[in-house]
Amino acid sequence: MAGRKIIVGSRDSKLAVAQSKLIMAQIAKAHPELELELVTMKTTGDLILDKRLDQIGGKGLFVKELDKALLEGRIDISVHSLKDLPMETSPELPLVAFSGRENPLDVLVYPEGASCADQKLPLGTSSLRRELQVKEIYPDWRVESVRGNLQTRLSKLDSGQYGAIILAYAGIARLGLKNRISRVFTADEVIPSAGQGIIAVQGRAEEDYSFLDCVNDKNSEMCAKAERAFVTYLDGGCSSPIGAFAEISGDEILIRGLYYNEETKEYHKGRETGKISDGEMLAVTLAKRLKDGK
Ligand SMILES: NCc1[nH]cc(CCC(=O)O)c1CC(=O)O
Repeated sequence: MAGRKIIVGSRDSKLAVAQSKLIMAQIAKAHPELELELVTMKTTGDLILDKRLDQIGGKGLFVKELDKALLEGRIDISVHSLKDLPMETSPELPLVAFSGRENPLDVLVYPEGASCADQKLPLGTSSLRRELQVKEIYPDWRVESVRGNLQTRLSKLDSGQYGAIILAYAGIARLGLKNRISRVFTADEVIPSAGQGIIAVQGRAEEDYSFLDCVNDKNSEMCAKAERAFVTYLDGGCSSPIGAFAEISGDEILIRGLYYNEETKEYHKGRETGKISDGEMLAVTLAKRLKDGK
């Protein structure tokens, strides 16, 4: 297929573009015969910055515009942070590759140059999942929402509005800002969001995406599917606080989950281990158990 051109769609944030370029570089290396072009667009989630994500409501705030472009054939694939993708993707727009996983954990970031956090200033996060879990570590630290893309959040932090903010390790690392990480929470302290650290490629049904074999990471795919099965069982959109994190070691998969009961306002954490091929089933078993309060 000499000379075939692949148009890659991405959000226009720095992180989204960095991630798209990473995927494009992998494709270019394995398929020098393909021509690649990047097209970026703004999404609803990028445009509404004065509300917490669960207050805007709706699912797929960061993907709708790209879905439309994909369906209309204006782009051939779209590249997303897997954790921003809704659980139910339409059969017309399947996930066709999962990247190798960057560090999936959540981290604390202090203002530029600070060697500790001023806990009189608020702790910034817009994620109820992060807020609930971090409250166990810092019970007296007041939490306040911080929205915007990574760049925006870091500049709000550095301008003195927050004592620290919580971010995903993966995003900071992919922007080349690892030196900004002040503390890495363990997976037991803060169970990450399903798909955190994995880049997903979305395509159109019935097209040939064999050129993405060089991108897909089997372990990422297995973990992603288990984590998303956990969230799907609990019917969580991007607005409800749910954590799901799977890890593969040897021939075993370990899945950690966090379930939040909207009525009692309590959360429950647990884990299951078993055969890698049973990942999705183990995730559902864990989800059921946590929901039943066992
Ligand atoms: N919600 C925004 C978002 N989507 C993906 C990442 C980071 C990269 C990743 O988790 O794969 C971030 C930033 C953050 O949560 O700190």
